[in-house]
Amino acid sequence: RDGFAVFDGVLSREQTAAVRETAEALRSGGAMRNLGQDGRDDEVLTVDLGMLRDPSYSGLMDAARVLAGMPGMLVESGRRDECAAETAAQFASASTPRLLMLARYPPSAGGYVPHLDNDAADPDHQRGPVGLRACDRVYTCILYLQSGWSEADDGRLRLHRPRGRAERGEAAAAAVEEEEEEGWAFAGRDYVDVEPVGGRLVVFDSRRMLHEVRPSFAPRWALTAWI
Ligand SMILES: O=C(O)CCC(=O)C(=O)O
Ligand SMILES: [Fe+2]
Repeated sequence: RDGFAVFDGVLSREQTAAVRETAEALRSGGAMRNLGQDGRDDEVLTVDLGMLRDPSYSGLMDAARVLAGMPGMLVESGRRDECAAETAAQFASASTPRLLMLARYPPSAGGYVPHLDNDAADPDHQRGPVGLRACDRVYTCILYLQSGWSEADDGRLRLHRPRGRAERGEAAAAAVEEEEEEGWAFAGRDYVDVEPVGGRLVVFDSRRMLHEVRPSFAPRWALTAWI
């Protein structure tokens, strides 16, 4: 309903540390690059699921398994939980990822300006192979790989309230009112900050959820799938 969900302890501390060690080794081997895109400071590595057989990538397996299992998890949830038919249909439209993105934000206040991951206004929206284009993204799934997190590290993921009352129109106004009364995530606020704690998985609507990475003062690792 809010356009996002947070799941904690998806990987244990030990699993998270092991995945991050593999990620650090890949970086030390020179595998990560800054893309030179304005507004983002991360270094990234695109990981094809087939590459996980390679011993230098196989340590990412636990994290990759969680992300690859997300479409099935959403379909299951659409079936089991009480959600609107429209939501269940959107859950079912998510596809199995073929690629994952490993990202590291530098501790020198590295961040990413507010953006949508599937933005119809982006000139590159429909570029690339079918299934891997920005316009194919339904949900963004991000698994954080830090060993814990502290206030001073910051690097929070800031999720902006999807659409205001005005844009949602009269028909949705009642729903917004109910939302505000029940104290859901965005009630009365314009954004929610999610701390990038290791082992935490965040899932959000790639088309609706404007988001940003606040400046990070510790190395900030994540593995992302667009499904
Ligand atoms: O790592 C995050 O919390 C978000 C990164 C992001 O927005 C992106 O890579 O598109
Ligand atoms: Fe993003």
